[in-house]
Amino acid sequence: MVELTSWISVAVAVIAVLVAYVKWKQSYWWRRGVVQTQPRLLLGDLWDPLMRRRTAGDVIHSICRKHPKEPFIGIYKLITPTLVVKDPELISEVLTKNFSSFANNETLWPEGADKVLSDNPFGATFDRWKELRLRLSQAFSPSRVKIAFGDLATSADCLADFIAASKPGVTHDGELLCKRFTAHASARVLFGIESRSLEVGAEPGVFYEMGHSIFNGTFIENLRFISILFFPALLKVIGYNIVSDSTFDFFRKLIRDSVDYRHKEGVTRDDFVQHAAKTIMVDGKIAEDKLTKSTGQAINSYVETFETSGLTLGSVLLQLATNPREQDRLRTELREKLKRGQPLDHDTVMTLPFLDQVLTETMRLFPVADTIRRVCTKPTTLRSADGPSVDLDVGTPVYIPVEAVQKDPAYFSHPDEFWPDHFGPEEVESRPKNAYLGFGDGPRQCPGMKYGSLQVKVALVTLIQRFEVSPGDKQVLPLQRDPTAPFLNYKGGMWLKFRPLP
Ligand code: HEM
Repeated sequence: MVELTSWISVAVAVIAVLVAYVKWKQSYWWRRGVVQTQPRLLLGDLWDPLMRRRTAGDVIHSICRKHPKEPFIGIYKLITPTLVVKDPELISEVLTKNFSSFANNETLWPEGADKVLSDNPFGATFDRWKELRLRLSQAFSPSRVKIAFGDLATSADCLADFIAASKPGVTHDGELLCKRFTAHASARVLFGIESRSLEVGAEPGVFYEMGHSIFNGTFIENLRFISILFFPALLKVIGYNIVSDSTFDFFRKLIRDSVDYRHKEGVTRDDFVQHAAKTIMVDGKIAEDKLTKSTGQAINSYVETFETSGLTLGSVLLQLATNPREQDRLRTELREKLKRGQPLDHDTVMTLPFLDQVLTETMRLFPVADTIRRVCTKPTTLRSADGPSVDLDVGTPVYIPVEAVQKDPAYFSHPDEFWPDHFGPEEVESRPKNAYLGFGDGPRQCPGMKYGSLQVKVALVTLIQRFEVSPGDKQVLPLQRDPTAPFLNYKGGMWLKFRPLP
């Protein structure tokens, strides 16, 4: 009996010490004079996003609303102190002006950790990032994007024909439909291949399946991906291979066959395969190690053009479906500015003002990345103009609360509504530049911004001229973000109906 009592006393003492330690860790910001949350013991502030009950953007938005006047707020990922920076001037400091002190994203895929993600600039540390970023920026340079226009316009026509051939009044799964389009467009633009993704009456096809499987795995795979985003250290413990061997082998064979064919037939075309051919052909033969590297890069490009652009297109269509007045305004702009029967061209599509407002407003209300997660890479001080300052140590995660800033009534007249006039000239001039971060900002700003926007805009111009779009019967309204999706998606999915216009 005495022994049991002493064991209980020891256990109580150990628990008391652990609780005291956790409390001390979770008072880090308070001890530095920074306004902080009241985190849950041990679980901190981001437990719900990790459990996929709420999105990180939503949780951080609630925290920011409680502290409207603070330029930054201390929060805790479990017990790790993390700084949320919400003052646009300081956001500019983190993303652009003092980039060298915040050069890395929080989630790093060290070289070799994953045969695909390790070659994506997103997860690379500074030196490798520079090299990978340059390569990707060249592949998606403004001139390459212009060349891609013809392929994108053809794919958009195929999408419209695919919808026109469906049963009248049928409800489409918007995510599937838009990703069928981006699979079709990416196969043409990146590999010069005519895929079957938009073939009427056929399954979405292998290109779609390959792209979709990457970020839409089983519950456990998605949980693993989200866990690593929040707790990158887990990568070392649980490992991660974003694509299965069969997906990797599919793309590897595709590149091998295409390069082989072009080499033998003397075919040239300014696309990814041509670019790959230059690096993997050594003395007239394919070098296997270089082919593996090229395959990783090809998959990265494919994923980015397929996933993010597909979801963004679905998201804009859903906003237009639920806001018929704005849909009519867009159609009026298209009728006024585009000459009937004349083929589209790159410059016209990219300079339609209301189309741009509609895309930007959708990405304000439902950003693909609701939080940008950098990490402090050099000891530095963040100083707000007439408020507090904070010294940051290397390794401290620094979060930019994209959703909270983009829904701040101080910068947007109708923060929770779809209101494209937020991006009309008057409102744009009256707010700081960094109050909108749909593609991020600074040296790590999205390198596919031009390509992604063009891809979405070409499809919108084509569809809105030919169809009236409305929400499908299954659509969950009001629209809410789905916390279980690795990127952007809506609770219950995206459901769309199209009525052909005369
Ligand atoms: C409409 C479609 C797209 C959206 C909404 C989008 C959005 C974003 C956002 C918000 C970021 C974070 C930027 C930051 O941290 O400051 C990002 C980064 C990135 N995006 Fe995109 N993106 C899109 C399309 C693309 C495409 C087509 C590519 C292909 C080139 C691409 C490649 C990347 C890469 C590699 C990064 C990481 C950049 C770095 O860390 O240096 N994205 N994107």
